[in-house]
Amino acid sequence: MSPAGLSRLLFGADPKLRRMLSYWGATATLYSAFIVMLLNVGNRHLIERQAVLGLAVYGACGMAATYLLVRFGSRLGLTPTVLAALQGVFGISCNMYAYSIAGPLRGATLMGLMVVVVFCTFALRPRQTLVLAAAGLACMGLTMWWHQARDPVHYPPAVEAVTFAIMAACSLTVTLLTGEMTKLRARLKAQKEELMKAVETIRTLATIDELTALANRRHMNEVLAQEERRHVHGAGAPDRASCIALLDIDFFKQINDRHGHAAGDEVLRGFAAAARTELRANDVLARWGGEEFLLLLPDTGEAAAKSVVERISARVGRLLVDGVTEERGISFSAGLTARRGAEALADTVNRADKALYQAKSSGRDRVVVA
Ligand SMILES: Nc1nc2c(ncn2[C@@H]2O[C@H](COP(=O)(O)OP(=O)(O)OP(=O)(O)O)[C@@H](O)[C@H]2O)c(=O)[nH]1
Repeated sequence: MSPAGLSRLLFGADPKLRRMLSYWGATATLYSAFIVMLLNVGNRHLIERQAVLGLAVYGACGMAATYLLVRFGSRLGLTPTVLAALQGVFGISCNMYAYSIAGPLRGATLMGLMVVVVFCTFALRPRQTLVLAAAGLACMGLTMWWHQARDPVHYPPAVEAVTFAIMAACSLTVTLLTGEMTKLRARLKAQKEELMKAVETIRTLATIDELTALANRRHMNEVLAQEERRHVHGAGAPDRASCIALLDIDFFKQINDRHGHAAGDEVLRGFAAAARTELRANDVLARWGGEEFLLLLPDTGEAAAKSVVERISARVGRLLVDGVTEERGISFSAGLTARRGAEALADTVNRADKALYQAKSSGRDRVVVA
């Protein structure tokens, strides 16, 4: 099996699961280091080696069980909160075990409680972390109380009481601070989401013409540049050039003057909607300026392109716009041309512009092919 396959088998493919298992890995490493240190001390007869081995077995079984729970928890319907709580409870029990066998070193084992709390903040809400920390304190308090009642010589009650008070103060402070951190993380996440939405809106506004919802001139220039690159890399159909048409609504000033600017806007919207219905998915129509539109028809021969523009013309001729009663109807003139060889598309656009000028000067409502 490849290393990637093994990693997928052990840690799954879901990034959330992989993150949870990486936290599990960090705690497992910490437990192992801690047990190795205790074994080392055990070798020097400061604490019972047999008891440390018992803790090692308990820790290893618990870590294996928590790994399986996290790895396959979603199939068992266990939420991240339940998994974190289970790991927290296991961590507390390890702490109680370690405190009970660590003899003169037992004070050092109390640090483990803070680590349990800090790890759980990644999955628990501040209040849940507080409950877990309180449960941890209660369990440790009971363990200390039981030892001082059973063996007051080795566990002097005053020492145990002071140790507990210091641990309670530290644990509470850590819990409150991690709670603040959790709130901060939640706020950052919300801000990030808002920012993503704003970026999406800006991206839309930068590419779309607000009035007609067509591509705007800026975006069309990018599309033209892409089209040039596509042909340079040989992705375009070699036997069919792309065509460019410039479409300009006729007597638009008159429509504005007679029926008002709002009605003129309505005509622009109607024109855009009508034209769009006649286009294929990869044709691009953009508002080039005012009442002028640029149409790019990739991999389309001149004859096919002309029939597309004529179909648009027929549809626009049937347009009914509220408040606009033009006897001659709504029409446009168009200049159409095919790209010649590898010429710059700016040159193709210029030729289409000249053809449009001819269409206007020869009576309007027609397509001139250059
Ligand atoms: N309502 C509206 N009018 C606009 C908009 N942009 C440009 N115009 C108007 O469009 C008109 C264009 O007028 P002209 O360039 O003389 O063109 P025309 O009247 O269509 O004449 P021909 O093109 O020669 O047929 C101007 O009056 C502009 O103010 C817009 O977004 N909304």
